Amino acid sequence: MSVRQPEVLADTTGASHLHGPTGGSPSLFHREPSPLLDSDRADTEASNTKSSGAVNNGSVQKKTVYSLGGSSVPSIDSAGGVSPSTNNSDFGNLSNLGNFSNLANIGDGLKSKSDRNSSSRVSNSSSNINSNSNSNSNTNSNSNFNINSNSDNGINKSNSNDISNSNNSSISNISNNGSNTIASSHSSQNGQNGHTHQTIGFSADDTSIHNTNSGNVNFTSTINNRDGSLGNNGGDNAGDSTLGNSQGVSSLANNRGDGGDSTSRLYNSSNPDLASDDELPPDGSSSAYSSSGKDATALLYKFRFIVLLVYPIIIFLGELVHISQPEGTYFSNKRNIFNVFFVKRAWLWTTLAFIAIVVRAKVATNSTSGPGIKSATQSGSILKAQSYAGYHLVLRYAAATFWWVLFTQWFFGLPIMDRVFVLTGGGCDGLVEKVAEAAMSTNPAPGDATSPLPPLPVTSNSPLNNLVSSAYCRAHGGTWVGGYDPSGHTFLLVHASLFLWFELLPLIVTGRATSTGTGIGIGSAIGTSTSGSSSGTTKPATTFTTSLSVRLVLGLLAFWAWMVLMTAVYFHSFLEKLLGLVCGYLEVLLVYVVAANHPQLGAILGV
Ligand SMILES: CCCCCCCCCCCCCCCC(=O)SCCNC(=O)CCNC(=O)[C@H](O)C(C)(C)COP(=O)(O)O
Ligand SMILES: Nc1ncnc2c1ncn2[C@@H]1O[C@H](COP(=O)(O)O)[C@@H](OP(=O)(O)O)[C@H]1O
Repeated sequence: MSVRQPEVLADTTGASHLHGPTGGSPSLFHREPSPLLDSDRADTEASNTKSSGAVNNGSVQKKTVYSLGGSSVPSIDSAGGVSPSTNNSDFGNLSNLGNFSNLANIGDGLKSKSDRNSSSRVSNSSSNINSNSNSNSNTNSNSNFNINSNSDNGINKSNSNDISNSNNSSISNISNNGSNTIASSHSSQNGQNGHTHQTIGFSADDTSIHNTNSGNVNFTSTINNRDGSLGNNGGDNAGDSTLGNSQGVSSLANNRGDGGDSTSRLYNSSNPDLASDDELPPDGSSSAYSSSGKDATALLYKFRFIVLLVYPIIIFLGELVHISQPEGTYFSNKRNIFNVFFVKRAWLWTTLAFIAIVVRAKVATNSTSGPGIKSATQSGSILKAQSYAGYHLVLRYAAATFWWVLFTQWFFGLPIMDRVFVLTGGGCDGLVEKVAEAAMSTNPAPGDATSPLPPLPVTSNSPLNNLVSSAYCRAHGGTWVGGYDPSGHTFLLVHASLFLWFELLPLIVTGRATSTGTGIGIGSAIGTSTSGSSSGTTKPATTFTTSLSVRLVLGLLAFWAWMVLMTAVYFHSFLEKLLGLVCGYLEVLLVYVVAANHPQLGAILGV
């Protein structure tokens, strides 16, 4: 375990010490201690000297202890620090006003030595550390460990531990493998804002964090472990709480005081239990997420990876056919019904498909997991979830729609795809002549509202030729020629498909794409499904019970993929399709990958 900051261990009386098995511990979570502490120096080699004890009451500035012979070291008091020390037996009480460093205790079941990447090391089987100073970086290996700290800490440790932290200090970057309780209280003083960010990752067993905040404290707490609870009790605070558990019983309680705006998210494999008291004003949000754990996460990432690979493959395969100049088919006709009725209205169909996904998510949520239970994903030991809360969905839809509009419809005038075309020398050919023809045939007065086109100067050199959009040009008989014309079809179909996939996949891997909510659509691929069951039991998924709405969305996705292929086979140059493809990836990657890995953006978008 490594603790950043405190190097000196102090009990509540102010004396620094480590508690050995016989030492009384003021630790909140006392466990049998046998200590080790450190400092940054390694100026002495371990020797075979036996030592039955060492006392340094301050006259000696530094005490070096060697004990390899099996005798115990009952106690050490040092004012100046205890440095490179090896003890084959137990340490008793180590009190130190200076720094400990590289204390390796081979007694009491200790196995760990000191060759780690940390400026400070504590290795033993059971320890208490009381610390009230800064600049500590400790590593602790082995079992029971208590830390009481009044300052910032970075803690890495193994096995069972209790940590309590108080006085405006923060505990951060804690990774741990055992059963743990972390109690942390924060208060702001003199009107100053406190800020705490806690990220705690555990790979095993029960872990709890309880934060008690008063005053203006902004806290962000995250726990990732297997079983555990996170409780934040706020004063006038704002903060986000995220609890991610891959299995077992978990609960998250978030209680806000006045003015807070908190988001609480609980990700859990089973038995999620979320309590949130949002008193004033009700602008925070709380939700619990249930996933089928690592399997679901791995599956989700696998699916995402495959989906991201599919469209470039389609474009490349289509291009192979394209360069062989295939015979025309129904699909090579621009007027084919699929193109005219579906692709040309693709965002409408995509919107409908998205609504179907939303409805599916809501139905699954209400029928399987109770209010607030959504879907979850997991990333390695770090759990993540995609929120299906209303405003998250609206924001993600708005972002996708916005990008579609900018690229194909309007970007402060011509859309991006047309600007690329014009900037690379393209323009609308024949439009002016068409206008002239229209003018000659109907002889409308200039500005006549009945004119099919706005009045245009009848000159083939008109700069207008470069200023109309591709849509306007084609719709009025012109030809979009020259330049580099990014494929709008490729862009739109790929963008829409990725958006739908990234909204749908979390539902699929967590079993919420199924009509009953009790089986996972592709359940056989992962073997089990929790489906948000409140019982927490896992159920084997044996049937493909994907709901009708989800099947319709999958059907639309298959159709979109086919139309991408047709575009690749019959239309555009390779580079034009490539640009459409790349732009089709941008928004989805930004939202579901980049923002998802950014705490604030991720919280806003629910990814
Ligand atoms: C609980 C919260 C739920 C949140 C759900 C949000 C739902 C919001 C509903 C809002 C309803 C708005 C519906 C809007 C639907 C539309 O978009 S209608 C417009 C449809 N138009 C298109 O799809 C046009 C697509 N075509 C093009 O973009 C281009 O033609 C092209 C395909 C790029 C090709 O261009 P060319 O010029 O032909 O090359
Ligand atoms: N899969 C497909 N099926 C039919 N037409 C397609 C198509 N992909 C592209 N097109 C047509 O090719 C032209 C260029 O498309 P885009 O730039 O959007 O990729 C458009 O012509 P029109 O605008 O004359 O309809 C479009 O309809």
